[in-house]
Amino acid sequence: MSISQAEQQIVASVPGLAIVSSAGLYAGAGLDLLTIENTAGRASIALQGAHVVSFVPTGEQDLMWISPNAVFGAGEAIRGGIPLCLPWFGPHPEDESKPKHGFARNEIWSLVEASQPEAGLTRVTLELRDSPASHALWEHPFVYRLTVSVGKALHLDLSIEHKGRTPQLHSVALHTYFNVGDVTQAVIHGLESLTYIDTAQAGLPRFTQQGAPQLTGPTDRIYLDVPPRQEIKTPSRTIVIESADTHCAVVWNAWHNADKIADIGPGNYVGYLCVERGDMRDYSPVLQPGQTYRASMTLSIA
Ligand SMILES: O=P(O)(O)OC[C@H]1O[C@H](O)[C@H](O)[C@@H](O)[C@@H]1O
Repeated sequence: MSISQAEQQIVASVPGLAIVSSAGLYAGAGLDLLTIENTAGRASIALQGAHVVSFVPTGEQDLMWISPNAVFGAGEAIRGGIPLCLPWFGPHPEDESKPKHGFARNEIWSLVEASQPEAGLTRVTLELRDSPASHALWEHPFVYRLTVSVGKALHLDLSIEHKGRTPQLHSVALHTYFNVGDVTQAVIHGLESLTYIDTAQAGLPRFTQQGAPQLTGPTDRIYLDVPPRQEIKTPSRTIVIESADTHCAVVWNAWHNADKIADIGPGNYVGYLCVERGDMRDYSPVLQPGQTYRASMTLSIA
């Protein structure tokens, strides 16, 4: 573990917080996990990537899916939970040799604040600042902050402060893998009649969504002008996704293509459904020097 004294003090100051190693819990060499527990729920966040890997409201099943083949190792993106894709989503717009989905999910974030504003609600803030490692991929200085509130619902508040000297295009996703049991039985409400970009097809054609999407094969779509609320209905529960300040939702499941993705593996696609709120493509924000962009999302069980 490479936890600073300041982080240890923050953890010690709030009941129900701990930092533990993932070694033994998941495959791989192990990462530091911030664990949060109160009367309303519990969550785990890997400091690498400020990556939420688990959220369990009391009495419920985990809302997050983690691949049975996920690897928890230094610099490796974790397959499942909520990877933060920034400062670009998907391939880098000009240089495809750069890592997909930016670098924030691969870097170690710092715990900078924690509080318990009321019983059953715990709030933590993690921060990533530019460094020699980030400068190799992204020349601009920045401060990224993620505040996670854990209670009956999970609330994420991401801020991106662009400290560069020139306006800069960004794209962002809160790339959430939901634990749906059987993806073939999950129906997404709140995307009906919207335009989507089919990113699985060459030329990125656009279509209009007919009815509520229920996946039947490999799917990779960016829905545009998304209303604030979606619901994923499965035979056993309804997961609610709320985000009033983002404009897009990516819907992704690799289906049989996951046979070739080592950290998913044959057959395991069935357990997850990604509905990723964020801003990309038509809605990629251009941040001015000193400007701060925000994206928030709340997840709960109806
Ligand atoms: O394998 P990753 O880099 O984590 O990306 C996983 C997936 O993320 C998003 O959902 C993209 O739309 C997909 O095209 C991509 O395959």
